[in-house]
Amino acid sequence: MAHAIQSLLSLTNHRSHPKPTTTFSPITLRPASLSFSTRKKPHVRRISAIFDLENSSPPSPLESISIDVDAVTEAELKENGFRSTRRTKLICTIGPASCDFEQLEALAMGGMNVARINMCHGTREWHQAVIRRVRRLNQEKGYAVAIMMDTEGSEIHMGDLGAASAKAEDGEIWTFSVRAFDSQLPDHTINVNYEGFAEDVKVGDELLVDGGMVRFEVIEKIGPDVKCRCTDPGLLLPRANLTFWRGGSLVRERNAMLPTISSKDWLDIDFGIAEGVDFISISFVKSAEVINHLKSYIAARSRDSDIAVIAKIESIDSLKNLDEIIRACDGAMVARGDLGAQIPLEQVPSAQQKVVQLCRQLNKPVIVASQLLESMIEYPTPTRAEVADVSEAVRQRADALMLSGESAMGQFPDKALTVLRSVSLRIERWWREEKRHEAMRLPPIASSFSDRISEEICNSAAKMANNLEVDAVFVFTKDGYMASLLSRCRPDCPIFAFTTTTSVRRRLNLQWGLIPFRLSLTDDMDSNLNRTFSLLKARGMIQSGDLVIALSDMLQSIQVMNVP
Ligand SMILES: Nc1ncnc2c1ncn2[C@@H]1O[C@H](COP(=O)(O)OP(=O)(O)OP(=O)(O)O)[C@@H](O)[C@H]1O
Ligand SMILES: CC(=O)C(=O)O
Ligand SMILES: [K+]
Ligand SMILES: [Mg+2]
Repeated sequence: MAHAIQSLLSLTNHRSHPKPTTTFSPITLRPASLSFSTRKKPHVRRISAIFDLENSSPPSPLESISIDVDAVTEAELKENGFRSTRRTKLICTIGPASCDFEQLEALAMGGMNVARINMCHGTREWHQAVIRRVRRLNQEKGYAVAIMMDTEGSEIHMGDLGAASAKAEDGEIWTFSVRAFDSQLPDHTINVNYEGFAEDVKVGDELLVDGGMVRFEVIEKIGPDVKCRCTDPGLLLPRANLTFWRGGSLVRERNAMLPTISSKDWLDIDFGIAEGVDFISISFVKSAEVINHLKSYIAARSRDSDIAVIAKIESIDSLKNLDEIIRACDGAMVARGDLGAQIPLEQVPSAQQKVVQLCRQLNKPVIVASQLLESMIEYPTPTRAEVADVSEAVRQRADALMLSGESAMGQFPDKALTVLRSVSLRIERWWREEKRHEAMRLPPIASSFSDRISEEICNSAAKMANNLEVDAVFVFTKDGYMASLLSRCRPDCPIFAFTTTTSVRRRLNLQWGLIPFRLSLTDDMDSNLNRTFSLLKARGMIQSGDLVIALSDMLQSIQVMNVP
């Protein structure tokens, strides 16, 4: 132990001399009880030899192409170094304003980590074309944008309007109808997707479009048609969500009877599996059961079953069963749009904080979504309030922020993404400069002894990284688990995650602070490190003297060293 402490001290001293000498001796810590674990027994070797630059050959051309990293990250690292890399991940919903190859490329260049397609809108052919364009972008231009497919879910919503939008004015009478109109919709008429609608609503009910963006009062029922008077004017958008309220509370018996995954959703899910999307997010989740059901369906259908299931928290039921839902899913989304239509608006911020915290504790990535920069659908600059909202989500250390209409159909998709990026960077930096290490207690979560070891290693590594002010943590991870445990600790420095498979690498895109690389790994940690250093150095992404902590989930090892 005394030796270890001494080594640590000599390491910190090294930091003031950027170029370490070859006499530097790294420390390798090994959990004493590892032999009880199911993992392979580690071979602890001295690895100082690999720091001998004279002896290590320069990377061959073959080697230099054998590491995959996102082109944007690579450029950022080269230009600004480790500290400036963005930790908060960014998701853009793709729609008519962002679906061309050039538009997608602009978003990828602007830092989009995940492209979201919403099956509420557009045809499967349209979405397929988008997915393929993103894949081509990744292949041809070196991005690693992951794809998230969002199901429609079976809530009640309006049909298409035959126009991009329509304006409902105060006092106007509109007809909400369950009739199937063959030709054009009559004036001031809205189609409703739920057949029981006309039977379920009552005269006097309040009808909320999009959670209250526009309000109507039900004044008359005529067969399949429901006549309503507009009481709060506003813009009607195609397929906007509808809720109805009676005596001040939401009428939701009907919604509760609708399945979470509709027959159309199952077809969309088959489509998503066939296209190999990275994430499927499930709208209006009510319980853990549906998540488990979908996960076993995916496991049976998809060869490597590597599609992550994201639970959208946007209903009263999902809040009631929050704990079991978060435990069952692979990640969650605070879908504030619909959530704000189901609970009073003033309760949305505390619900957001609760979901973000719980996800962090249970080690599930969490996305904060909807209306982050709503005004940027129309205007090139955000409101101060929107910037404050984005800052709060970053401060809460959510894994990812999501654009909806701003990138799908707004006038300024790139500008909105730039705002998310710059606000994230600024708040993250402020947080580090002020040394605002939050006091969130992370309860133990591992279910096996082996996972317990990984967890302890990651907790310690994150703490060491902050105390020693290391430049980066490197984690060599087969399935991404150890990378996620590190991300959960939200260390000050970025986490370089090296994994063997492209799909794991894309999935890591959603997690806070992770910079995912694909690299073929061997069981020999020394040679992994050796190759990684030379590959990254050859590409100018790290420099001699950088202080790094390296972890491996193959060996369950932890090492502190300067890059040779
Ligand atoms: N593929 C698409 N085709 C056409 N318009 C789209 C598409 N995707 C999104 N949009 C537009 O962008 C808006 C915002 O997108 P968003 O994904 O938030 O949808 P939403 O209807 O609010 O549903 P959800 O609750 O699932 O988010 C939509 O209301 C729609 O007008
Ligand atoms: C994203 C989404 O589904 C919502 O906010 O309702
Ligand atoms: K949806
Ligand atoms: Mg929603």
